Amino acid sequence: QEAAAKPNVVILATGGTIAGAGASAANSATYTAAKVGIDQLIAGVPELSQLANVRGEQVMQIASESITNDNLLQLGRRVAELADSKDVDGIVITHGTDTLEETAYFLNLVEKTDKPIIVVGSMRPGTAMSADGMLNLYNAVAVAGSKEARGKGVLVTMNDEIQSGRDVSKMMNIKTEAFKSPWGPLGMVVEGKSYWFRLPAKRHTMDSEFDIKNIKSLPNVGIAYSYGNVDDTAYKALAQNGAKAIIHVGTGNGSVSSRVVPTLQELRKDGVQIIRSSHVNNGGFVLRNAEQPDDKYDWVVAHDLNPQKARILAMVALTKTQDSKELQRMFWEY
Ligand SMILES: NC(=O)CC[C@H](N)C(=O)O
Repeated sequence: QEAAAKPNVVILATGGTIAGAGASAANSATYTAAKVGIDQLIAGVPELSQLANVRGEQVMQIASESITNDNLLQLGRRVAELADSKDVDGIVITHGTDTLEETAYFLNLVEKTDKPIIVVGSMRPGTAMSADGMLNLYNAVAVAGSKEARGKGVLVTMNDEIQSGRDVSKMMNIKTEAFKSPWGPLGMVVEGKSYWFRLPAKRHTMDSEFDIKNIKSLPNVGIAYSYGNVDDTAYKALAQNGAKAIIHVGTGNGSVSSRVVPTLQELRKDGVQIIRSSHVNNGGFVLRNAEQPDDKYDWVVAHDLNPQKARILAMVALTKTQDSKELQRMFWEY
């Protein structure tokens, strides 16, 4: 009787440190990612069976810095199939932390479901002392199986916090307290119970105009970093390589060096979308026509999206429109 009441949660494994293994328990930072299979991961946390009927699928086994657009589409399609299945209540994706925020945001944009989708990783491999993967996975399954998590968009459970997949970013690469959102976590998950404090305000999942089922491929969008003494080499190279949009990783308010502005104006005339973002450390906040006349140049601003998230939205948006005003609307709404 009790078993029937438990939610059905599928864990899709993609690799990362949560599936990593090191030579000794002292190796918290030196290890190989993407080693341990999903069945072994699940077997390592027997308490999962108290939360849900859990089954796993190995979708890929890679370190997340090597994830491609094709990998994203493959994962997104599998998530959509499972979300459509009546006997699935929630989905967990185990993932390397380096690009976890990109995958979480991508799924948040394209999955047409209100079922919980939780992306989770770890900062230490399971072989290390004080490994964080077991608890993060336990918390992910708890949230994925909960009714309260429905309709809240794709979520990330790391370090006891429930973060919005849209906002969250890896801010630190060695502490278990690695993932932060400039706007704060949505809630906490403690001993398998979730506590909610706020809701995402941006469009996502059910309320999104994007649908993985209609996306055949993702366009080439490149990212170019700005700094003192920067020149236009990277921007030109990205355009020559066929970029449909370039995310400008600006200083401060997405500012653009006077040595780069003429090139970006030219690239825009050639049809490349120019999207201004910022590399300030605690979260950028780029405003239109501040620093640069975006209306005049027909550029777009990424607003609070960091450059890697701006690339994700630009790719998804460009599957629907080539119009810069539409693109800007999407950057305000998502
Ligand atoms: N903590 C991690 O998961 C990092 C491991 C690896 N670089 C990855 O992103 O998959």
